[in-house]
Amino acid sequence: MTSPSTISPKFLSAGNELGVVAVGFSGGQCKPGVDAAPTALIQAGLLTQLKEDLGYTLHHDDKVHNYSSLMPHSDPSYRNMKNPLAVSAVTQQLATQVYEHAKHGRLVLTLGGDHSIAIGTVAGTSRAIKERLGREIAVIWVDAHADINTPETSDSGNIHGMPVAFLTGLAKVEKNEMFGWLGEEPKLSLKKLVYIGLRDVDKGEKKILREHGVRAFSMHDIDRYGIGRVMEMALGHIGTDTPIHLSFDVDALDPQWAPSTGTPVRGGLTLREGDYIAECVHETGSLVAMDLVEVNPSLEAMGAQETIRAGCSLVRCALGDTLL
Ligand SMILES: NC(=[NH2+])NCCC[C@H](N)C(=O)O
Ligand SMILES: [Mn+2]
Ligand SMILES: [Mn+2]
Repeated sequence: MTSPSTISPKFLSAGNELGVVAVGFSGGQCKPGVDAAPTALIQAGLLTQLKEDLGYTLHHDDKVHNYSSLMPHSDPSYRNMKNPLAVSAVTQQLATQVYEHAKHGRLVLTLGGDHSIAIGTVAGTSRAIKERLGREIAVIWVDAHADINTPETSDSGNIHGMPVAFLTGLAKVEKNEMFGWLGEEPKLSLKKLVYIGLRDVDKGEKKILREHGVRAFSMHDIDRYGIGRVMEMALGHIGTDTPIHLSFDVDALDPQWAPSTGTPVRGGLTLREGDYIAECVHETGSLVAMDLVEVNPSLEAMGAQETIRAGCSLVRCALGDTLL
């Protein structure tokens, strides 16, 4: 089908090494089913394609982690957060898993799970890249939502709407088991964060984005400039010398392409626009990690296969699949 990419990665060890972490976790929101996404994506052939078509050497424990041993007996809401102990424990463990791959210079692919897991993946990448290369990472957050609520600004209390606030230090952390493991030092600078695809941003989140001057490309910007120009501007903001973590929420795509997701919002990206974003990030040669989250195969019986196919396509594009 395709041959291995000709782009040589700038911040990874030689040899097309790919670390894969499959995270069957849904505690960052209230709808069951998003935990089944890794199995569905793998059964659809994603990992085989990455190996056989794109030429990656896979490092995968062949497990879908559900972290059941970490689940607390009781996990009452705290500061308005739902399941805080579970999300904190799972993301702490996940941070270590991602770190272990990234410190060996592997590209890390994490299959979620809901978007709260990015607390763990970005923390893991950030630490490994800092230790290995002495660099800060940039994050490209492709999403209908900004996921930058603090526990105090969130209406829902769902932690999948808060990961960016925890990673950037906007949400205050407490004891170890309440995200204190993240430490005082932010894992991500607000200056190195770029959003693409926003169209459902809460009032408190808009205030945060404005006050901190966060670089964000909404669907309005994509309509105005086109996805080509938006990607030039987004990557221009990051610069050519920064490792990139791509966190892709499948709900960035329009429900026409990805209906099986917990918080769909109309007026989103076409599948081609999503793939194009992923292709452009691949072309930078700076990609060090990718998350694919919020695929929920149990919603929309009809649309589940479409959503899974779309998810597989996004990952393949970010990892170097080309049209010709
Ligand atoms: N990762 C997601 N799908 N997040 C949706 C968040 C929705 C809403 N802003 C909230 O905080 O609850
Ligand atoms: Mn979203
Ligand atoms: Mn999200």
